[in-house]
Amino acid sequence: MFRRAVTALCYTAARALLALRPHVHRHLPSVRTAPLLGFNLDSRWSVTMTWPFSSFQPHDYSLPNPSWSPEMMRLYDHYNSLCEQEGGGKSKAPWVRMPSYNRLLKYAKGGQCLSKMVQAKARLFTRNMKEEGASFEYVVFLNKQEKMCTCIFQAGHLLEGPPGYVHGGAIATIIDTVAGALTTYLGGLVMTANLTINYRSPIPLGSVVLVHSLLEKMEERKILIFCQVTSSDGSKLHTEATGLFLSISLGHLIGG
Ligand SMILES: CCCCCCCC(=O)SCCNC(=O)CCNC(=O)[C@H](O)C(C)(C)COP(=O)(O)OP(=O)(O)OC[C@H]1O[C@@H](n2cnc3c(N)ncnc32)[C@H](O)[C@@H]1OP(=O)(O)O
Repeated sequence: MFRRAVTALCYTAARALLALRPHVHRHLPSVRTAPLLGFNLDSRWSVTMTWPFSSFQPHDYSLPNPSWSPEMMRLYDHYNSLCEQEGGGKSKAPWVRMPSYNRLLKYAKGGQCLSKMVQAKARLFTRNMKEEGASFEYVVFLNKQEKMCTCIFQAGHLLEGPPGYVHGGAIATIIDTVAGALTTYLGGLVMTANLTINYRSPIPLGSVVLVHSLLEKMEERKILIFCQVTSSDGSKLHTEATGLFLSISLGHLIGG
């Protein structure tokens, strides 16, 4: 009985997690979790990014706030103009803005229980700073055709490493986040197995940079991603990285 209840919860949460992906209308790979937990998800299942849960609409942190600099806003407007517009019918625009919330599970139908099982107080650490602009301000745009993501990232004053510059761990975090968003779109549930980073030039604190993430190779469960962090005009290379992500089962997350 308990097993069946957990299975049902996991099923709902898996659907909810996948539904978090924005404007995805494509044939999804079957979810590895399904056979493990004793049910089947239709591999031809099509997903639409309307908020699938309750009437409560959580705060979307990828939308502009007053801390965003004019350069951040300029780039946001640029990429936004390349996106499918809401209510604009079947646009052929290849870009979509990826919404971003401070928790993945709490607001999902059935996910609330799973969230308690995983960890009731869990929060996405890039999205839980009270002061706007103090740490990670970012928005990720996905190009479905090119299988790439571009993130506009403004690094706040709490991300200092060397005086006046962004901490290497914070740079790794944003790279992992952007590459993770791309691989989640491509492969469902994933985890970073390996991240190799070359820091080429420091990122001034408070500046706006672009984080580009591109699919290199996809082989069964393995997804290889190439990343570059550049200045906002693309003239300066700050960081280069490669990441290996592995598709995992939901069971892997809950200790199965
Ligand atoms: C929206 C927000 C997005 C945020 C994204 C953030 C993403 C993250 O940060 S995830 C957190 C950090 N990552 C982790 O904690 C992962 C910890 N590691 C693990 O859980 C496991 O090692 C995991 C899942 C990566 C792989 O384990 P498992 O599924 O058992 O794979 P395993 O069978 O060992 O290996 C599968 C294949 O991958 C290869 N592989 C596994 N790990 C590595 C590695 N580190 N380097 C190279 N190859 C590897 C294996 O060699 C094997 O290859 P082959 O099939 O050719 O023999």
